[in-house]
Amino acid sequence: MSTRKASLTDKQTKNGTSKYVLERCASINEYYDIAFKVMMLGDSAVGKTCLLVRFKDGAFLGGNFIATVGIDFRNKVVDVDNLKVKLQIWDTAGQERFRSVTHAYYRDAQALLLLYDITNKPSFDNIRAWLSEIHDYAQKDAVIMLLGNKSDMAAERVVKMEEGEKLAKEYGVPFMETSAKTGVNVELAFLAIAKELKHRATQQPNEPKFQIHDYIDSQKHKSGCCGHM
Ligand SMILES: Nc1nc2c(ncn2[C@@H]2O[C@H](COP(=O)(O)OP(=O)(O)OP(=O)(O)O)[C@@H](O)[C@H]2O)c(=O)[nH]1
Repeated sequence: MSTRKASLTDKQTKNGTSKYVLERCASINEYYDIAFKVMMLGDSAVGKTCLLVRFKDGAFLGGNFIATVGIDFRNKVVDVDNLKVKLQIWDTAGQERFRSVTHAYYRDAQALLLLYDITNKPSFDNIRAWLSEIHDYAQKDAVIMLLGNKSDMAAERVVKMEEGEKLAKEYGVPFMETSAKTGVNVELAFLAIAKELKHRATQQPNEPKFQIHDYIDSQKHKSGCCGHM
């Protein structure tokens, strides 16, 4: 793990408002202007590790399922409006026995990606319990996104897309269906999170607020893809 601190420093302007100062950081293999922590949550086997590997390496981890033990992380730097945004993404174990370990990390996360598996009803039914854990342990203003993963498995689907949409609407969080196998919406999910976090951190008072729901909608329509929200 890099021991360097994020390159974002918070200074007070003359009129007392908070102003973020960006300093370019460099190391041998990564450049970034600003860094955020993102956490992946959801039941065991919903595809958290696979989604992260798809985003980071563009590959699908098929074959035997190996459950995550405790917590692991990977970094990826993405470009957002000419800034290099580093996402440090924490991949947590979904198994119940690791919960006390992972709870300790919630408060550091600026964003949480909450996954269920569209072919596994209990993983969807548990989303409310996960949201309650997020409420108990995470920062109050953390960005939350709900993802219905394994959208490639149409024949085995047991959770309708409308059910995911309805639940997300109830909690006021963005939603889309993803597939770590085909890559559908994976980049979009992480990029939307990166944009939201970057805008929150650097937003000037006169700038219009970034609307994550609108962004996701516009990108889906651009790609001509089929109702992922
Ligand atoms: N068809 C399909 N299979 C997937 C997808 N994502 C994950 N899988 C499979 O689902 C299984 C579980 O994936 P993981 O990514 O290891 O699940 P996890 O949520 O990280 O599980 P824990 O580490 O126990 O929390 C593996 O066999 C994957 O190959 C997907 O989008 N489509």
